Amino acid sequence: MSVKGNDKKLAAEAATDYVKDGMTVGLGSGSTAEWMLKRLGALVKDGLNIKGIPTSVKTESLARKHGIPLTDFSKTATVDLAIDGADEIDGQLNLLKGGGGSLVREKIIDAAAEKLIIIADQSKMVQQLGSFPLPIEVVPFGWEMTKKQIAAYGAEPKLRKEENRVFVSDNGNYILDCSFGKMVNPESLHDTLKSMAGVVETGLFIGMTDQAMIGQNGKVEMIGDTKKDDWWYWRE
Ligand SMILES: O=C(CO)[C@H](O)[C@H](O)COP(=O)(O)O
Repeated sequence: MSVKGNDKKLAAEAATDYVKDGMTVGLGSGSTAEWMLKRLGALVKDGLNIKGIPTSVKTESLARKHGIPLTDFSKTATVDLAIDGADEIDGQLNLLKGGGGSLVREKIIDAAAEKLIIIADQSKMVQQLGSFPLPIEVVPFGWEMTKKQIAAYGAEPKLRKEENRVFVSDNGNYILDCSFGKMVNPESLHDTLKSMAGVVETGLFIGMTDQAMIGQNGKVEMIGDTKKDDWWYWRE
């Protein structure tokens, strides 16, 4: 496993320390979250009693493979904890997400959670969001017009493709990857984009994260949640 892969694994496993018996847990998407699913599956096998709410169809099938019992919003009103990955994390723990195209379900579940823990390796930490193109989920109808509107706001939107086919999200929508460059005010950018007709959601997750577990060189740094006495520590 690469050093980066190991750091993702360590961060993911550290976050599972916060999963307790009886919890409903939001299950994030992406390669870092996959480590979390694997670990949760092992804990469930050892008797941990939880229910997961998956943030993507892929996560749902991985969770089933690892034997994690699942639920959905028709059966539960609360999410005690969500654990999810990110493409960029700034110093205020604002996030840029959606590299895997699961931003809508991720935002619904992460926003519903009592506590959101983000897991990543150090390469995701940035001074300012925006080096990674911002994923924006748009309705297929009239997407060319939505793209024009976004472009007029200073981005270069590219329709996401996978193996030469248009990428379709779990919700049946398209994704425009938009290079805005470094963002001075991600919150107002998100608000502006959300107000455009045809935009379903953006990958900007502002003020939602409680803690970030960041793997670096074989250790995990925990950032955030200043209310807790353990707000800054290294985990071997
Ligand atoms: O937002 C996401 C998917 O929509 C992922 O959480 C994000 O892309 C991070 O992925 P990885 O852990 O593979 O680096």
